[in-house]
Amino acid sequence: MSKSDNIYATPLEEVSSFSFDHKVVEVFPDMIKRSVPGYTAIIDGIGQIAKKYVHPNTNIYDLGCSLGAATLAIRQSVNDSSCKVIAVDNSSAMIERCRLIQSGYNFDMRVDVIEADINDLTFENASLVVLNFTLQFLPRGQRLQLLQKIHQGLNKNGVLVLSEKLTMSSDELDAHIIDIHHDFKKQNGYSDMEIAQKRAALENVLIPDTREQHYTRFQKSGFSQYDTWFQHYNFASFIAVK
Ligand SMILES: C[S@@+](CC[C@H](N)C(=O)[O-])C[C@H]1O[C@@H](n2cnc3c(N)ncnc32)[C@H](O)[C@@H]1O
Ligand SMILES: O=C(O)C(=O)C[C@]1(C(=O)O)C=C[C@@H](O)C=C1
Repeated sequence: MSKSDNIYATPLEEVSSFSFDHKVVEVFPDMIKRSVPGYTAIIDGIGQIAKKYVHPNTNIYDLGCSLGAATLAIRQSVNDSSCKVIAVDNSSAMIERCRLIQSGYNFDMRVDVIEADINDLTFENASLVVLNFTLQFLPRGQRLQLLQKIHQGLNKNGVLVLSEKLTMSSDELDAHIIDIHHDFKKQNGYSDMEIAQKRAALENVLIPDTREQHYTRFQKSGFSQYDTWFQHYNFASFIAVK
């Protein structure tokens, strides 16, 4: 069981930018479940999507894997020894803990846990690529190129699963949905101060796009079909097929 998240529970003189450091690693499973509506359903859904789209002798990429929750769901649901998951994150603290967690499971499906910037990867023979709440942390200028590289590395009919926090289509709706998301956090035990300090820490770090921006990017990257397979408030997951 992971420790409960109280990182922003005391008033901070200055809120520094959010980073995936040792402190966050310690509380991450608790933090993400209490912060992202539908997180567990999305992880389960990624396992089901993998069952449908992963073919023998192919690679699966989990980009910005954190502790490898999506990787575990895929290993568990597909568990084919001819396939390999490549789980990548650029936080050394996350990667160290992810290796420990993944080595505790004895599945037939192998996993390589790699510390790297996902912009520096080349993708090959991929049946499934997962970006589960990762693209939103990349500068906007890097996003299209990454999706183009992913599209290139996917096999025919291979899929990208992209989960993101969204900006709503109008300012008013966006403000209201953000309030509703903050109520969700309150229901999960976060105080107003914790919510406000986390919001300040994520400013200019987590930069959400609209659904339209994501759809345009899928199209520009060459994906032939794409849609939203999950949404809870302003958190959505898309599926895009090569
Ligand atoms: C919200 S977490 C992802 C959660 C995880 N995918 C899951 O399903 O539990 C975002 C992760 O992306 C990683 N990340 C952000 N930018 C990255 C980059 N350029 N290269 C690799 N990893 C990156 C962070 O270190 C962090 O672990
Ligand atoms: O948007 C927020 O308020 C969040 O806390 C979201 C979010 C995310 O989507 O990745 C941000 C950082 C943490 O990794 C957990 C959740």
